[in-house]
Amino acid sequence: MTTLDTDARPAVTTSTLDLVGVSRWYGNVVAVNDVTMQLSSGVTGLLGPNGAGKTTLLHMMAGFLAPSRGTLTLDGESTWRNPGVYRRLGLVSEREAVHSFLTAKEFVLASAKLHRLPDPEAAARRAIELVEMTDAQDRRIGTYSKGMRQRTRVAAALVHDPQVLLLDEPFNGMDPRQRLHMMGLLHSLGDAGRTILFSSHILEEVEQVSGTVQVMVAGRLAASGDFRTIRRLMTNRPHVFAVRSTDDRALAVALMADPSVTGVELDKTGLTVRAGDYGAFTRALPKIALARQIRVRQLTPEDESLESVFSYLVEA
Ligand SMILES: Nc1ncnc2c1ncn2[C@@H]1O[C@H](COP(=O)(O)OP(=O)(O)OP(=O)(O)O)[C@@H](O)[C@H]1O
Repeated sequence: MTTLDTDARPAVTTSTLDLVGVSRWYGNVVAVNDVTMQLSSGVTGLLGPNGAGKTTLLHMMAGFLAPSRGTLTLDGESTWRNPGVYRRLGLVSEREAVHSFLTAKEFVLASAKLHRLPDPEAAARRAIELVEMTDAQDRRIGTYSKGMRQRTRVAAALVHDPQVLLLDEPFNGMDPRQRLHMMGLLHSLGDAGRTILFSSHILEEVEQVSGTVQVMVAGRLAASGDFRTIRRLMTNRPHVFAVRSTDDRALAVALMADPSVTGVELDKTGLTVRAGDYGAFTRALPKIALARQIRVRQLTPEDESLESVFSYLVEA
């Protein structure tokens, strides 16, 4: 499939990244464990808590790191140390290289020259336009906001017009306005037919940018596909609440009779309630308490950390 860009730039041919049984270990640490996925045009989010293996996976995709096991190809060619692949792929890494003494134009131009492009000036101009940094391109990077620096790095990664763009935590440290701008940019690149993969450890961030998501937990692919399906999986998981009231024992008996509750434990500090459905339980509790003239003093969801949500997905 071929998609034409709006501003008469060369047509973007869509590319497919294919991972089959990819693993990577560092000594005894298994950073990526038997990951199989396929990515093609559009924006995909790579979601996972810190240390899940996202950076390792992106670096393998970009051909900077060899898989310990498995195959990783871009349109059928292995990415590892393959210059032909580097020409079709761009990576915006997580660590921010400081080039504060350069202007955006100089920085992006240097990237164009590294790629030995036939007309580096024109390529740099196009990439800077694409990230809407033309007005500020002659200022030193040191004077930019975090968002502007990130856009400059995206321009440098896009200067050779790659079909695939990989971004490691591109929204880190951005304010909401900068975030929105970057989201718009990724959308337009995806709509133009490019294959875009960005990593994040923030659920809401991925939800706003991408309908398709790959979830990684402890090196493994825990879930993949449509965001809404995965979101539903996450919210439908069992929830645990700590409840304190004026009569915990009576409340425990009443709660056990409610269909939203799957388990109740009573101890000296109060109740630990397990519920299958978050909404149904939080709606039922006040009614149950009111009917028995029990006052609820505290209702706290427990174990709501992102890590626990992710772990649930792995176990599901
Ligand atoms: N060069 C290395 N040597 C040894 N262990 C490593 C190396 N790089 C990564 N790891 C380990 O591999 C695992 C995955 O790390 P990775 O950086 O890929 O995860 P991540 O999901 O990108 O996390 P973060 O968002 O915190 O960077 C971690 O346990 C990490 O400590």
